[in-house]
Amino acid sequence: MRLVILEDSERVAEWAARYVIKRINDFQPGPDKYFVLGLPTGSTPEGTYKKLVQYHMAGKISFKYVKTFNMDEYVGIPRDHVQSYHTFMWESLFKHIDINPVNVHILNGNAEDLEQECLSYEKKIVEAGGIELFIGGIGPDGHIAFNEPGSSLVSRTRVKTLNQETITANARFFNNDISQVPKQALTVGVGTVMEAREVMVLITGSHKAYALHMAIEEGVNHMWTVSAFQQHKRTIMLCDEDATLELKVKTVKYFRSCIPTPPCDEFAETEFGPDGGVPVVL
Ligand SMILES: N[C@@H]1[C@@H](O)[C@H](O)[C@@H](COP(=O)(O)O)O[C@@H]1O
Repeated sequence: MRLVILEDSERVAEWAARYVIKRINDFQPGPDKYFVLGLPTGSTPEGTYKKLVQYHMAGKISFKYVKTFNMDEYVGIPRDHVQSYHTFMWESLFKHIDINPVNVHILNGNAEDLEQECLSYEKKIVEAGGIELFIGGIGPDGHIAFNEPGSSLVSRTRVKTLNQETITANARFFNNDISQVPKQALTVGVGTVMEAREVMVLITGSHKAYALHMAIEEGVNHMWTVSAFQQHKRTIMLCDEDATLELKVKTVKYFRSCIPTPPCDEFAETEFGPDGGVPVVL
């Protein structure tokens, strides 16, 4: 596992976007070789999506041969609801890039048979050849996707009941009215994400600092489901300084010393070089 610490959320967005672009371009996707990308929702990845759109418009990246699988979706709100994850993904990313809509996969929280929907999602991931890079975000309680505290660390895509902390955290998207927040969601499991060949988790803000501490400084723990990724062969935890507030000084020093992260100011202005402008971290 690597921890990449950048100054602020803007730098995190830039770095994450460049990393995605580099991975896709290095993969050299084509009609017989799609790059399979796992994607999160939430406010954390918004900046990354904005950068991806900008770089797409600047001709740095094409999504023509990319297939995507989203992490999760609420149960029971219309697909075109302003807060559905379908709407979020189309508005933030998909409608601005050259991805073929048939290659976009988002769980259907209105399926007649939700269990069947989850099983078929897992099947589609396998049929696509598995996920090359899964980007994730976490809640302040350390949940990844909607794998709430107490979820099995070998869980697969399934229906989850949201816990009170998540409902409260997400109320800000529903007019701060808890009663409007869906109480259930479909989500990939921790096991589903663990099978991705690489995982990059975005963590920004001091409200995620304790979760980052539990994710990387304590043991693997089903009450902090993101901690499972300590046991993944290729995990990058990408965070800003605010998110490191609960980490030990020695943890921060260690990870800073082993990653050739360029100074942030320079990085913000770095042109795409032969390595995509992204420091090699693994
Ligand atoms: N299901 C989503 C998660 O996938 C997301 O990571 C989390 C954090 O969201 P934010 O980035 O807005 O803090 O929110 C929800 O719970």
